[in-house]
Order: sequence, then C-alpha cells, then structure tokens
Amino acid sequence: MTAKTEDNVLDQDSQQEQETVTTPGTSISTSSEAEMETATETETETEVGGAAATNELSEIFFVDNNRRKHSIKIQVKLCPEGVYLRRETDEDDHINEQLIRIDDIIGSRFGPRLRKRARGGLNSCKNPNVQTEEAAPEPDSDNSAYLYIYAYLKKEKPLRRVQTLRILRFRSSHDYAVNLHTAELWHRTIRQHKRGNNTGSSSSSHIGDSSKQLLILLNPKSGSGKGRELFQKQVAPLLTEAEAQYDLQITTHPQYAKEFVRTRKDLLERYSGIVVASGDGLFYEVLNGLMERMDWRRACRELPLGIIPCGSGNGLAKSVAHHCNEPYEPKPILHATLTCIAGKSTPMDVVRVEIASRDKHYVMYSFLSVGWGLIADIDIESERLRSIGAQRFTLWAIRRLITLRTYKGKVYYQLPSKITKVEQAKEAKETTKRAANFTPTNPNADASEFRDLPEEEEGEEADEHFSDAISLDRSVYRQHADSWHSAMSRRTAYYSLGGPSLRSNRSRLSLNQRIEAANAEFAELVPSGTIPALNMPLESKDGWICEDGDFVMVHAAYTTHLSSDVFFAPESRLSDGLIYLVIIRSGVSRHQLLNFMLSLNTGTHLPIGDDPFIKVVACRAFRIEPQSSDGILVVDGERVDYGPIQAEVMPGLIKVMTTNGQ
Ligand SMILES: Nc1ncnc2c1ncn2[C@@H]1O[C@H](COP(=O)(O)OP(=O)(O)OP(=O)(O)O)[C@@H](O)[C@H]1O
Repeated sequence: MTAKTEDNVLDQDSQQEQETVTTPGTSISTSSEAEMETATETETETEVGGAAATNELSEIFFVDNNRRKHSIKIQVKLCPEGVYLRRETDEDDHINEQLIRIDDIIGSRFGPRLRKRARGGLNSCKNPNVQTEEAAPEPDSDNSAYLYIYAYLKKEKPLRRVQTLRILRFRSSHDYAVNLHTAELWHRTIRQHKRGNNTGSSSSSHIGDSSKQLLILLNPKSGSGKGRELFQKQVAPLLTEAEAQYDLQITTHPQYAKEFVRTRKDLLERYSGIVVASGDGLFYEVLNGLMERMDWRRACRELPLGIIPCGSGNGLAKSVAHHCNEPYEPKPILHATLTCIAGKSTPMDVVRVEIASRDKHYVMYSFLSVGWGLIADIDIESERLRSIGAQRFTLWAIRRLITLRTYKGKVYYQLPSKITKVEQAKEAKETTKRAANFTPTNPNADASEFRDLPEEEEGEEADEHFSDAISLDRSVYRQHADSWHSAMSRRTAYYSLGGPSLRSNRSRLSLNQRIEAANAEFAELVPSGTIPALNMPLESKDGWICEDGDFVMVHAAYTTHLSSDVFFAPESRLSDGLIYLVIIRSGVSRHQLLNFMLSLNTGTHLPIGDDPFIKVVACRAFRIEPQSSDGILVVDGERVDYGPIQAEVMPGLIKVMTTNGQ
C-alpha cells in the first residue's frame, strides 16, 4: 500500500478500493505494547459538551493482505483534517503517506465484521428509523472489532470521485467489548470532525443533528419512470453509509410535494433539509410550497434544499455540480447524493416572477429560467416527440430554424448598479416608516422572523376569543384567501383565523389585537417585490432600459445550466444577485443561430464583443411585454400563461446543498 500503489489501486475502473488494516493483536504482541503506548501519547483530549472527546487518534496497524508474504506496518492517524495513513517500506526506508480528507469521508460504522458486502445497501425504501429484525453479526473468534470508513476521494484530471473503503480491525484486547469500544471511539471522532468541519460561517450542517431528519421527496414518475429503483440502488446505500436519518416521501400526484412542504406544521422542527429526488419540476414545487408558508423566511434560511437528478431536465443539479467543482457524469445520481450528504450549504438566488394573462394575475418563484421565443418553443413544442428521447430537442431545433418565428414586443431590464442606489434610498425610507409604525409583539425578537404569539391562559378568556373568532372568521379568512400572493399589491397577505399560527398559539391579547398585530408583522414578511406591479409603467428615471421591436428569443437564466447539457449562462454564480438575459433580435442569420444552438453545450454561444443581434445583459429585474396574444412562455422549463411577465431577483434567498459551503 505505498502511495504509488495506493494511487494505482484508487484509480482502478472499479472505482472502489477496499483494504483491511489490523491492529496488532495477540499474535504480534511484541510490537503491540510499545506501539500502543506511542499511540496513547499522541492522543489529545478536548472537552466537548461536557463529555471528553478525543481530538486526535493514532494507532499502528498491519495490512492483512493475503497477496503479500509479510504484514505491512501502517500508522493511521485520525485528526480534524482526515485520516492519515503512513507506511514505512522495508526496502529503502521510503515513507509513503496518504490523506483521506474529512470532507471525502461520508461516514463510518463499527462493530463485528460485516459478513455481507460492506456497501451497506438497503434492499427497499424502508424507513431507516424503524428498527427491523436483522441477524446480528457475530464477533470474530479472535474478538476483533471493525471500523468501516466510507470515503469518495475527489480526484482532478479527470474530475471524479473514487469510492474507497478502509477497514480498520481492532484486536489489541482479548475482550471484544474493549476492541469495540476503541472502534467506537474512532467512529465517534470521525463524526465529531465531520461536524466540526461543517459549522463554518457560510455553511450549515444538515447532517448529524440526530434530532432531525432529511426530508426526501421522490417522484417515481420522473425521467424514464425509474425514480424508485434508482433511489434504492444508488441513493439509499450512500445514505446508510453516511448514517443520514431520512424520511422518504414518494409523491403520488403533481402538487403532492408542494402541498407537503406548504402545509406540514412541523417542517422546521422535524427536518434538517429537503432533498428532491426528481427533475427540476419537483424542485419548483418544493420552492413554491416553501414560499407559501407563513414562516417562509425562516424555512428558506433553515432548510437547505438539495437535488438528486432523477428527471430529464436536471439543470439545477448540473449547476450545483458546476458551482462546487464536482463531477456530474457518468454517475449524476451518485455525485449529487454525495453533495446532499456533505452537510454544507450555499445561498442561492430565487427569482420572483409575476405573470398577467387575461383575467389571471399571479406570482411564482423560480430558480432556473424564464423563456420567450426560440428555446421556449423548442422545449414545449417538442413534447409531442417525447417518445424519441433527448433527440426531440435537436429535431425540433432544426425545424424551428427552418421556419423561424419572430415575436413583437417590448423588453425592459434594470441593471444592478443603477438600481442599487435608487433601491437603497427607497429601502431606507421604507425602513424608517416601518420602524415608526410597527410595534413588535416581542421587542427582543429578530424582526426578520415570523414570530408566534404568546401563550394564552386557559379559561373564560378563551371562550371570549372563540365567540370573536366566529364573528370575524369569514371576512378575514376570505381576505386572506383572495389576496394571498396577489400580484397587484405589495401588502396583501392577511393574518388568517384559519391559519396554522392562530390555531396553534393562544394569546392573552384580545382577538382583534392579535389580528392587528399579526397583520402588521405579516405585511412586512410576505415575500413582496420591489419593482412596480405589472400593470404599472416602468420609468427610465428608475434605471429601466427598454428594447422595442421583433425578437427571435428572450431567455433569462440565473443558474449556469438550463439542463445537464445546456451551459447557458457560464458567468452565473449561485448567489450573485444577477439574471442573465439573452436577447436575440430579428434579423439574425440562420447560420449565426445555428452556431448559437450548437455551442450551447460548451457555453461558447454568446458573442464576445458587441453583436447587433445577440446580446447578454446581466440585470436584476426584467419585464417582457409580448404584443401578440399567442405564444409560449416558460418558467423553469414549464409552460405558463402567455402575457406580460416580469421577474426580479431575490439574492441568496434559499440555501442549496453543496460540498464546499461557499
Ligand atoms: N407521482 C407523480 N405522478 C405524476 N406526476 C408527478 C408525480 N409526482 C410529481 N409529479 C409531477 O411531475 C412533473 C415532472 O417532474 P420532474 O420535473 O421532477 O421530472 P422530469 O422527468 O424531469 O420532468 P420533465 O420531463 O418535465 O423535465 C412535476 O411537475 C410534478 O408536479
């Protein structure tokens, strides 16, 4: 196991290395005592939460390898950086070292030798929290205890993750319990180092908090309809290795995921994060479900979202992999699962989209794109060729290029630098006004959070509130229902008597006071836009730039990839607060368009200098006003009502699971 051979082994196509190293046991007792003493000397003790926790462990092991004639001595050191393996060769006293970084270790398990394959795979989507009866593995006859360390080493050139299993065998004592105790100490120390590594300022750990679970929402119909099978084979084993506690919810119909996250009262108390195992469509549902919660701000802040690409779109999964410099192909599900269990998260922009068509007027929250024209047409119209797979896009693109359409209308956009000053002044004014009018229920509480009302005393007062509630219920509730998320008003959400907060919290205040207080707070807390409503004009004095005429396409993106092979906005960053608006004007040649389409997968489709027909604008908000009444508009790849549409970025509003937390 020299560094050279180690690398060679790690690079094998099987992408799995498994090696057992063993502690000196009774059979090698001569060296055992001395080395154990050395190991003890290198240990340092730190006090964590009242219990003594070992910060660094060191032990001498021997490789128990049948291919070799004699054992190889290896020093294994566990420290906050990871696991160091240090081997001294007999031949030339050459020292070989390997570090398995703590970030690359996803978990470990200890106990007797695993009789089955040590991948820890599950056979079904069973709830990991429910104990099932399994035959308990017996200790070896020599009373060895084992520690299985599961790691996925990150390698560059080519970028990949190499599955690695290190098995440490502890047999210094005749007593299995003592060996087990040592293995457990190593296991605990690995967990502790992983946790320590995940509590940086820009990241939050969603793994390891034993009181909470990951919520996993799986769409069994996504992609080729094999979501469930893919989960069992590729995702569940990794979750087991990472000891991730999770609640698997399999969606039964469209909107299931949205309703689940929207209505689940204990969402924040029960879950540490939400993982979507599906395409971008289900992620869109989850995002919009979260945004419709009363505690949306807290939910966005406290619940990192992850995506495991089991669908056909997968733009977000590819964008996240690109952001963290993680591999995507050839095993996107495995790589994305590793990202979701890395325990880190990064802020990501959300875009508030407002749509008006005929009598409808509504708001939705988007994370990928808004499209009008060429790409939107290809996306939606090629649906009829779904049966031929991804080829449908190429075929329909050729067709659209031959019969090129143009759309008349206006496109407005607002650049970030201009708006900053205007908005800052506006925001400062608003804040002063709010501060003057608003008396918080709890003056010590964080004003940006939704706060529950104080506990109420039982008794007569409660009855009084109940009669008040009956008399007020209908009007207030109707207002809430009608106005919730109405796009016309900035402050249109009302505290609902039927809402979860009032039902679950009781107050000493009179009901009227409570409604008033809650509405005052809630008005501040509804996710509102800062740009004029869709039916209001956009003024150039506010920094709005207007382009009028015929367009082949206007497509806005806020992540790098629209799908796993469309590298649409290479400059985009997860939380840069920017929308990349690509505008293609009528008059562009078919040849130029063909080049544009062919270069989309490499991200080289955008002109380097000024181009009269194709341009990209990094803005913070935009509006499209189509002149015709027919056409296709897409938000995150899904068709929406056709008509005026506007969008503005809400920088870093949510958190997505990443491997680097940056
Ligand atoms: N159990 C279900 N049965 C049918 N549809 C579902 C189910 N669960 C979720 N959906 C819907 O399926 C749609 C597509 O899901 P998703 O985007 O995750 O997969 P996809 O295969 O990538 O889809 P697409 O091909 O549209 O990109 C979502 O809009 C979601 O509302």
